[in-house]
Amino acid sequence: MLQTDQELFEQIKFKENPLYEQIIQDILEKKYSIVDNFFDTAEVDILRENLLEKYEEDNFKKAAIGNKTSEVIERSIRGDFILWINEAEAGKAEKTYFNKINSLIEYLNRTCFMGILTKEFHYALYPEGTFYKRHLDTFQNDGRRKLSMVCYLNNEDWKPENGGELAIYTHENGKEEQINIFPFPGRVVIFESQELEHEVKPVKVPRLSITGWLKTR
Ligand SMILES: O=C(O)CCC(=O)C(=O)O
Ligand SMILES: [Fe+2]
Repeated sequence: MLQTDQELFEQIKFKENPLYEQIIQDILEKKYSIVDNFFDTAEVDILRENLLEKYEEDNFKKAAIGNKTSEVIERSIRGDFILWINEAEAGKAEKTYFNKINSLIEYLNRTCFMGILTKEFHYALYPEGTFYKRHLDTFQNDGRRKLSMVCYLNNEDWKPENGGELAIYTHENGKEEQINIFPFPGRVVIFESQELEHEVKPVKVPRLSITGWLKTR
């Protein structure tokens, strides 16, 4: 088959990435992957400052359930406040964030033909006492959501007694298993949006994150 110079160049440029390979292997094996230090402390600090600044400016909204045309705010289901991030208007910290996400998407599309064409991300803040009850992300009526991705922006001294675990429910030989994941700073959790039910356990101190979805067309 004839290849254009561009295609040949793309092939030469391509390098196997052990971290991304690990993510792919995890998702194939168990439908989720936990990556510590996906973002370093400096990146987390600046994203957290951004989040808090926007939160204090009152830009966040109570998160709703349902899709964009039929949203209901239901505090008994979820109590977080969110702010959607527009990539076109991303500041310096958010640009660094999207560069990393885009590089992962490119890798997934190239090596697994995942067909990720769009994405959506929002900041989230769970005030003390809030939670997000067990759900599937397709609850949002969006079948295009392929992978859910949560990145935690809490302080370095986030303690287990702060609560706020992400509980993921998996099935092993027909038996349900609950995996509890602490929202440690810089940690990223990626999971199959259509497959895994999950919940955010009640938090005892404000819990900060960026949550997003990688979507097919
Ligand atoms: O913050 C988390 O750990 C998960 C959030 C979540 O499930 C969602 O926003 O749909
Ligand atoms: Fe979710």
